[in-house]
Amino acid sequence: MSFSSLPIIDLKDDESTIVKLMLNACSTTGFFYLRNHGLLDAQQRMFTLAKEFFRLPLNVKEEHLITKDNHGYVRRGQENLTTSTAKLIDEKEAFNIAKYFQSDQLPTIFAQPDNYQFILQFQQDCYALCMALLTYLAQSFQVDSDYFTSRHKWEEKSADTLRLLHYPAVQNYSDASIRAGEHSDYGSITLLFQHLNQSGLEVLDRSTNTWYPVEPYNDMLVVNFGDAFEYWSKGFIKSTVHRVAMPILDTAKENERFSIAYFCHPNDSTLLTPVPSKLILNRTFEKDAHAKLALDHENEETLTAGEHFQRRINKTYTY
Ligand SMILES: O=C(O)CCC(=O)C(=O)O
Ligand SMILES: [Fe+2]
Repeated sequence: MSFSSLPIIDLKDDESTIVKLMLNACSTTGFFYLRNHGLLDAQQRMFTLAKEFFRLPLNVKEEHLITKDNHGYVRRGQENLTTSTAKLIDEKEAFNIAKYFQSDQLPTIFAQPDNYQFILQFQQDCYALCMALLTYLAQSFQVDSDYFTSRHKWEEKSADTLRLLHYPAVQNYSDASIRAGEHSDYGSITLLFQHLNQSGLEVLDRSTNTWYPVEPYNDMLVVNFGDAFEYWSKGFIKSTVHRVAMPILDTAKENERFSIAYFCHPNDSTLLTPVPSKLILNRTFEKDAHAKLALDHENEETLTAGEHFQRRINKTYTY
């Protein structure tokens, strides 16, 4: 398992293989490719809808600006992800769809009945896929198979977000430009759908401080673990730092980028206390520089997933 060739997990493999590979992936790279996930057609339709939306004039997109509940349109410069001291502006725009969205909180093209139904279904399918992965992961950790899913109940509040992202085409940029600043995700797992031929995503090997590309493939999505798992596993699972770099400029090539992320989060009230797994029983959490920056807080009290999420977004958003 290495950052230069990320693990591939095939959902058509047998259970024991998946369980073994998950354990390996989560404790080494924190990122893996997922094959046979069942969302290929839906992913295409979601990209088509996202493109239609982002082509609209800014004033139309701004009709549903992001609100404190993390739902709505994020215009350029509103969310800057870098956790390092250099404050870079993310050259991107996004539309976040919160867990219990209503059609009147959506732009007209998303609110049309068939598109609305489709988005609801896509959100449900992403959630269901995350629950399947969390069930395998519980087996990898040798805890009750519903240990993680019982902390991700659909009917309980959480920060789950379906997010459409657009990185506009660029003709030139400076050293200080970035598409998405380096960060780790805040929740439990993230599904990332990359558009074919639109590179830029990179992962950081924290032990050597080296960045590696995560190329898009048409038949695989990308899965990564977030901060909740780094807490839950006392650092055994890596909430891997990633970013989206600026494209290599080539006048013959289009360089805009679209991506779609489903951020799965534990229910807001879930405590980020270690999993009762013998794999981590005797482990002490030795935080590296990123973990200190992202996970440490003023007092020793255990955070809930909801508190951690709020603390993280308070640092990256300007409303
Ligand atoms: O657009 C991408 O590929 C990654 C986006 C991302 O990492 C994020 O929004 O958390
Ligand atoms: Fe991310």
